[in-house]
Amino acid sequence: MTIRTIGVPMDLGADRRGVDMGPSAIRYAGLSATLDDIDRSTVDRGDLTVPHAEERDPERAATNAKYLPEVEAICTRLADEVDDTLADGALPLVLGGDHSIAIGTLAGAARDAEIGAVWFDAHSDINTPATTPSGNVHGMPLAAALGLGEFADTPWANAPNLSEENVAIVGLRSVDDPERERIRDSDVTAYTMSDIDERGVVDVTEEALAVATDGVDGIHVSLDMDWLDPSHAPGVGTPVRGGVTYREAHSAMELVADHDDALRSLEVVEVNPILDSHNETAELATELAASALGKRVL
Ligand SMILES: NC(=[NH2+])NCCC[C@H](N)C(=O)O
Ligand SMILES: [Mn+2]
Ligand SMILES: [Mn+2]
Repeated sequence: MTIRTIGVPMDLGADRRGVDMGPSAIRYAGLSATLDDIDRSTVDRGDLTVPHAEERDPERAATNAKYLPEVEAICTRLADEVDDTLADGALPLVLGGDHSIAIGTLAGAARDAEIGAVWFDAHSDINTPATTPSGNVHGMPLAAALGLGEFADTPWANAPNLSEENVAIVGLRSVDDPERERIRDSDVTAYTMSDIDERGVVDVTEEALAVATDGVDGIHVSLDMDWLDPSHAPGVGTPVRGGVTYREAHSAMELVADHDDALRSLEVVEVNPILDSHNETAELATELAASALGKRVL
């Protein structure tokens, strides 16, 4: 199946500028050659146009959901792109940009199918404008997609055919208090780093994939590069110590590839080249995308 790359140079959902250069850094790291190597035909659709923060009214950055009108415009376009890509029989590979873009990817992937989602992340990204400590929308995409809290009133942000029962978050180690409560009150399945310590990444990821794929047409896999330990992925805006290792990340992505019949869309987000060292986080993002799409040693 053809892979269609969609770049979203978005940083309005995150506090730190620089994550808008993520798609470019990932391409520079050799994404298309790497995917060609594994016999996946790829088409690059280029980047969506994202306004610069400097062109916007600074007032928009002073709310409890910064630049939400811009996030809405971009995610609405991204949802259309993802939906068109799927309608053409291709697999969307979305390159971020900050994690707010998952609102668009999920909405597009869930437009014509029941979907599940596996969320590889240090954070649970399930805040709402009422609970966010930062106002950054990249901390809210799961709540938005699931229509939780204030997002119940913003249909553009919801993924119509995604239910909590089919959402699994893997690798948590930074959860805000209201997020903890929301996860407890929901049917979302969440695995912390302690679960990975105790059970191993293979067991946990297998279970997460089973949760996500149960009874649905396909799954979305969202890979936030801060899922990895900052020693392997220093180029992210919100690093948290104690993440998965290089090897663990590859094992998990190889398990995703084992479910290629279910994989409907893949997204790699939060690569921030200005915080990176010699593009190593973008290179790792490229490698991990390739593992998720079927690259093997032998
Ligand atoms: N996609 C991310 N990197 N999210 C980080 C979120 C951090 C924090 N929980 C917040 O809401 O601001
Ligand atoms: Mn994160
Ligand atoms: Mn995230």
